[in-house]
Amino acid sequence: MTQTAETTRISAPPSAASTDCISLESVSKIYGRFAALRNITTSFCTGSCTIILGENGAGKSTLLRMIAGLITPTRGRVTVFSEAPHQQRRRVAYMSHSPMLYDELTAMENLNYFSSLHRDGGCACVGNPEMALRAVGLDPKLDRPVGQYSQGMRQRTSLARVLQTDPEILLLDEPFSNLDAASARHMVELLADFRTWPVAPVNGVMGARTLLLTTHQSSLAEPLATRTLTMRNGEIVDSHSDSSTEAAG
Ligand SMILES: Nc1ncnc2c1ncn2[C@@H]1O[C@H](COP(=O)(O)OP(=O)(O)OP(=O)(O)O)[C@@H](O)[C@H]1O
Repeated sequence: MTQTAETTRISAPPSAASTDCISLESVSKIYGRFAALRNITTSFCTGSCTIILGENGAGKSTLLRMIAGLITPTRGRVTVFSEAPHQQRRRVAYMSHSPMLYDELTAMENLNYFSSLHRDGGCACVGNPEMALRAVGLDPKLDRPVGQYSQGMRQRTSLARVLQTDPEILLLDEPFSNLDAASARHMVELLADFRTWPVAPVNGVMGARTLLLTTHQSSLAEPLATRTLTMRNGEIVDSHSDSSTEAAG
């Protein structure tokens, strides 16, 4: 696994099936009397990279968490690889905007712990925390606890944590928040690289890595995007696709 030298627009691998891996049909999420998501119908193409934009409270995190199977719709239906999200958790990774790491452990200890919760096989990083840390540019031998890391280092440790599960679908909530310009660019390069990782065929169909990320910094993620989706008040109010890679959603 190497870092890409540049972050020009990256298309889905030609072998990737132009099928949808995520589908939402008339999905709403209601908290009390408040609708965090309102009647959303959309789908996400295998191999695509979608940037989800929107003001605070628009429903972006709720959408990602629902696709990750962490919350369920109040109404409507979400499917991931044609099944309920919780049935496909092994193929999906979600990175929250708050790093879910143990501050008192080193990066290596964190990854070792989380890797023990996941399967073996798949990409070279799986079950290999050292390789995952090197992939994100961190020294696996660093013996300081994560609590002493800079924000950028914590973000990269979080990314290594989810990458080592070899996800086909990667859901990232605000991956650039609190990063300086250089660290954010590095994060974009890492994600561009992730999109090129091969996926083992499933039922004879060649796979591809699918990425969904929320951000308030659209210009940073733009080189990665095959689709840009804007949310407001729990609804999708705009969706632009790169027509060379996928149909408009
Ligand atoms: N568990 C919950 N209980 C009640 N309301 C919730 C819950 N989770 C989210 N909400 C509300 O749903 C709305 C959408 O929240 P969400 O976190 O999805 O927004 P967001 O677009 O990700 O915002 P931000 O950019 O600030 O992260 C917000 O008004 C939020 O307060």
